[in-house]
Amino acid sequence: MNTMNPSIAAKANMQDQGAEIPVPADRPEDTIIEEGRTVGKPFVDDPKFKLRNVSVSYGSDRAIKDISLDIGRNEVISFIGPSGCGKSTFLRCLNRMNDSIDICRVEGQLLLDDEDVYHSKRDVVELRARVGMVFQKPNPFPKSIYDNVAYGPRIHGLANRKSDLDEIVENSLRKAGLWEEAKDRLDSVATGMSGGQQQRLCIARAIAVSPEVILMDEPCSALDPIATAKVEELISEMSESYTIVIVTHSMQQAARVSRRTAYFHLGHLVEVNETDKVFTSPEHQLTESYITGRFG
Ligand SMILES: Nc1ncnc2c1ncn2[C@@H]1O[C@H](COP(=O)(O)OP(=O)(O)OP(=O)(O)O)[C@@H](O)[C@H]1O
Repeated sequence: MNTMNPSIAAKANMQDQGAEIPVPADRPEDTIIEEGRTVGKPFVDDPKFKLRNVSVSYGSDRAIKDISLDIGRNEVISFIGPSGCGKSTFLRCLNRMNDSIDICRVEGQLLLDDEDVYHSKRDVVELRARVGMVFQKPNPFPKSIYDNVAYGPRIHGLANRKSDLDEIVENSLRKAGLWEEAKDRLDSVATGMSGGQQQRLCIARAIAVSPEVILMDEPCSALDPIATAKVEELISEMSESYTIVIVTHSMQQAARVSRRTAYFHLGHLVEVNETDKVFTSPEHQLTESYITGRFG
C-alpha cells in the first residue's frame, strides 16, 4: 500500500471528488516538455513489455508522441493524466485494440517478451488471449454466467472435456472473487448481476484464457465504492500472477494499487516513477501541477 504526502493527498482527494482547487500562478518555464524525454524511471530490469519511441496518430493528429517505457513482469503500473492526454490510446496499442480504427497509425517498437507485437505475421487473437482487457463499463455477453467465462477457453480450445471446462470456470471465478456469489446461479444470465459483479465477471472472463497481462481501462469508473474496493483488492491479489496496466482518473486508486505510476500530458509521457515518489515528491512540475489539482 502506498502513501501520499498528506497535503498532496488532501488535494488529490478533493480533486477525485470533483472539488475546485485554487490555481496558483502559472510558471510556464517549469512546464516545458521535451519530446521523447521522460523523467524518473521509465525502464526496468525485467520488462514484460519493452516500448520504444512509440507514436500514435489518428489521421494527421498525433495522440502519442515518441514514448519509451518498460512495463515490468508482474508489475502493476497506473497511467494517469488529464482527459485526452492519450492514456487509453497507448494502453490499446499493447494488444492492438486500435487495429480496428482505420485512421489509427502506430509507429515505433512494441515488444512483448522481446517479440514484435505489430509483426505482420503476429496472430492477433492469440495476442489478445495473452494480453487481456477489461473495459470501463462492464460488458458481459448476454449469456449465462458460466458461458461468459467458458467463452474464451472454448474458442481457444483450452478444454477437451466438460469437466476441464468446469474447472477453468470455477478457478477463474474464484480468482475474480466471485465464486461464492455465482456458484449457485451459473446458468443465470450475466446481465442480471450487479455492476460490480459484472465487472468481476469480466475479469474472470479475461483470466479464463490464462493471460500474462491484463489491461484495465478505468475498470472502476462505473462502480460504487464497495464494488471499487473489491476490484482493487483483486488487482492486488492478481499482481502475483499477472502484469497489470491500469488507466485511472483516480489518483487515490493509482496510489492504492500500483507499484509505478506514469503521468501522461498532451500525448507525452512526462514522468514515470515509483508510485510513492510520484505522489510525494514528483520530479516534473507538470506532474506536481496535476496531482495538486492545478488542472485535470
Ligand atoms: N477513435 C479515435 N479517432 C480519432 N481521434 C481519437 C480517437 N480516439 C481518441 N482520439 C483522440 O486521441 C487523443 C487521446 O485520446 P485518449 O482517449 O487516448 O485519451 P485519454 O487520456 O484516455 O482520455 P480520457 O481520460 O478522457 O479517457 C484525444 O485527442 C482523442 O480525441
